[in-house]
Formats: sequence, C-alpha cells, structure tokens
Amino acid sequence: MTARRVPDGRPLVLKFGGSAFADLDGYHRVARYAAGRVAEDRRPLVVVASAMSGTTGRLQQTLDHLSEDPPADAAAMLLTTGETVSVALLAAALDAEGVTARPLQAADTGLLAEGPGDRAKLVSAGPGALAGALAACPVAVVPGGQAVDADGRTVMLGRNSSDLSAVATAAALGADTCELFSDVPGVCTADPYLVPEARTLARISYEGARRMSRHGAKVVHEGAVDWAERGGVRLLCRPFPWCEAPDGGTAVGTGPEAAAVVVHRNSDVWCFGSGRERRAAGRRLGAEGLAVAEFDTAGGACLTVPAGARGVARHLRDARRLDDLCLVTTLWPDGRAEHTAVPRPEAAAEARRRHALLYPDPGDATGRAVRPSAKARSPHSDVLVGLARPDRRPS
Ligand SMILES: Nc1ncnc2c1ncn2[C@@H]1O[C@H](COP(=O)(O)OP(=O)(O)O)[C@@H](O)[C@H]1O
Ligand SMILES: N[C@@H](CC(=O)OP(=O)(O)O)C(=O)O
Repeated sequence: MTARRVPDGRPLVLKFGGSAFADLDGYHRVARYAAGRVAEDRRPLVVVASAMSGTTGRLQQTLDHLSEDPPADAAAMLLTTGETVSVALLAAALDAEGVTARPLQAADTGLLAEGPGDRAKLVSAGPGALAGALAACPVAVVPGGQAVDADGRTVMLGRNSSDLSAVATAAALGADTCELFSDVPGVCTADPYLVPEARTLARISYEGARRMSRHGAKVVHEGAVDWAERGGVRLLCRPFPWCEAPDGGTAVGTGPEAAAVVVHRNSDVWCFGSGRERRAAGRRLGAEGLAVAEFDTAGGACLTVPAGARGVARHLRDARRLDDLCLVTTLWPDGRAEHTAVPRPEAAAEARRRHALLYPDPGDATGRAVRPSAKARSPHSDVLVGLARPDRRPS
C-alpha cells in the first residue's frame, strides 16, 4: 500500500474545456503542457478534463430519441460518460509523455451534491482521494462536472459544469488559483465566435462574470464564480497554451464589471399567455436548477430555457415554443440588462450591432480583437454513440 501524505506545496488546478479535445491530438497537447507545468512549477498538478467537444450534446440527443422525459439517474449515468472517457484518454496521453498520472472517478473527487442526478447542486467540496493521489503521482486527472450524492452514486453538476469542478477542487485543496483554459482569449465583451470585434477583458469582477454567465454567456459557469468568490480562489480564464497568442487571459475577481453582449445560443424561447403564467413557469424551472431568462416581446411574455434540458415539457404545457427566435441581451454599464429577441439567423448581426453601441470606438479597445475560426466538434465525439441526425442542440 502506498503511504499517504499531503503533498508539499499548494497544488495547481488546471481545467481544459471540451474544445481542447477537438481531435485526439488534443490529449497529447494537454499532456505535453501539463508535463511542462509539473517540471516548471514543481507543484502537484490537478487537471480537470471536460468531454471532447460535441460529446455531451450528442449523448443528450440520443437520450431524447429514446424517451421524452428520461429519468434523471439514467440521464446522469449517460451524460457523465463523456468526461470519464476524457479522463482515461488524458491519463494515457500523460503516461506516453513519461508522466505518471492517476485517473480519478466521481467518488474520488470529494465533491458531494444533491438534487436531480443530471443537474445536481454541489453542496460541499473536500479533498477526497486527491491528496493521496497527489502524494503518489505528480498529476491527478479529474472528470469535470461529476460528483457523488449521499448514496455514493455518480451525479452530474449540470451542463458546462467542469469549471465548477475545477474551482471547487481548487478551494478544497487550498489552491489559490484555478486556471480555466479554452478556445477564446479569455472573458470577452461578447462571444468572439459571433462578434469578431469583441475585446478581451484583462480583469473582471466576480459579479461581472456572474452577470454574464447568468444571462447565458457560456464562457464561465455561474456556480464556479460563486465558489471562487466564497473560497478566495483567483480564477484565470486563459487561451489554450498552443494558441497563436497564448498570453493574456482574464483575471476574474480583480476588476470592474463590464458592458457586454450575450447571445443565448443554446436556449429555446417559449411564449406564454400572460406574465403571471410565465413567472410561475419560470419559478418551477428555476427550482429544477434550470437557468431561465424572462423577457417581454410584442408577441407576449417569454422566457428562455436551455435547449434539450430534461423534464421541462411539463412546465411548458401552456406555452408555445418560438423555434425561430434567439435572445440577445445587452448588459449596459449601469447594470441594466436589455433583451432583444431576433430571428435565429440574425442573432450574430444583432449582437454585432449591439456591441457597436457599447463600444463605438474601435480605437479604445481594452484588449485585442480576435477572429476565431468556426468552432469544431470532435470527429470522435460519437465514440460512445453514433447519431445519424445532427440538430442544433447544445454541444
Ligand atoms: N463573452 C464571452 N467571452 C468568451 N467566450 C464566450 C463568451 N460568451 C460565450 N463564449 C463561448 O464560451 C466558449 C468557452 O467556454 P468553454 O466552456 O471553455 O468552452 P468549450 O466547451 O468549447 O471548451 C467559447 O468557445 C465561446 O464560444
Ligand atoms: N459535460 C459538460 C462539459 C463541460 O463543462 O464542458 P466545457 O467545459 O467544455 O464547457 C457539458 O458539455 O455540459
């Protein structure tokens, strides 16, 4: 048996989003980078891995094909497989780099959650088996978005929750910083895939990041921001180290709030007969752990619901889905959130128009404008289940 000891030095916690694994070589790239950080920083390293891009969305679609209202525990079991695959592949890639890594499972993470198994709420974070793993190996690989419930069953912390795993793990291990790597230069004034003029914010307050996230910006998970603030963890949103301009990034929790434009790309718009009905449905959806945004249009009282979320139909019986509409929200510097619903194909153009209102002078950019190429899905994202019919559900 390996003797357990708490490793020397505060661990580093790095999280890699699904687009790091857009192809299999992504696992080698992350492994090489992690090996370099171990050598350079001489600190134990925790790498939190997301499912390769496209996987969780495909699994969710597959489930939808089989059942209109799948059970939460079955959904959790299926949707967490993407991260399990990533952890195993990354541990293998690290081994190929000559680095011994311990691939961890949900039960090892020390993360405890309650509520519906596919969008469970994180209630506590402890070091779990991590301290022991880091005493034995220089690197531990943790599945993003996974936790266990009181019965020890694996649950999922909801979509896009790898950030939350990373921050909660950092807090539990006493790490002062958590680095979230993704395919954008940092937190920007709009999604740079839609608004090429978007600026990268060097700094943003916790509340600023939370506000963007709450209004539907995927860049950093709202719960992760809360957990970082409570645990005193500095959050660094960084571009992948192998990007053209790997420097920079955004320090979350150190700056002001920011004016920004948010496009609710992965949400459906539902319209109700009255504001009262909309509010009641919004409350019920919120109680189920779903992020909803309520807004009014000339056509009626509307709200957005994450596309493809399990079990929403029963709360939306009296509502109409407006398939063609997409919500664009402008977050003004004075704290106002202004909503505009536009036909889906016009969302990017509307976001650019709105962004130009917030940042009329291209010369006063606080960061550099970025023009990422179109987002790719991993060709291996159907490694678990191949699906013939792609649709526009979130990936
Ligand atoms: N304001 C914003 N700034 C930066 N990225 C944003 C913003 N709003 C949305 N995004 C999206 O967030 C994505 C990064 O989030 P992350 O969870 O790391 O992604 P992935 O799962 O693709 O690795 C970007 O690819 C971008 O499309
Ligand atoms: N399984 C998660 C993975 C996640 O959080 O991904 P990312 O960090 O790439 O957004 C999801 O797509 O819901």
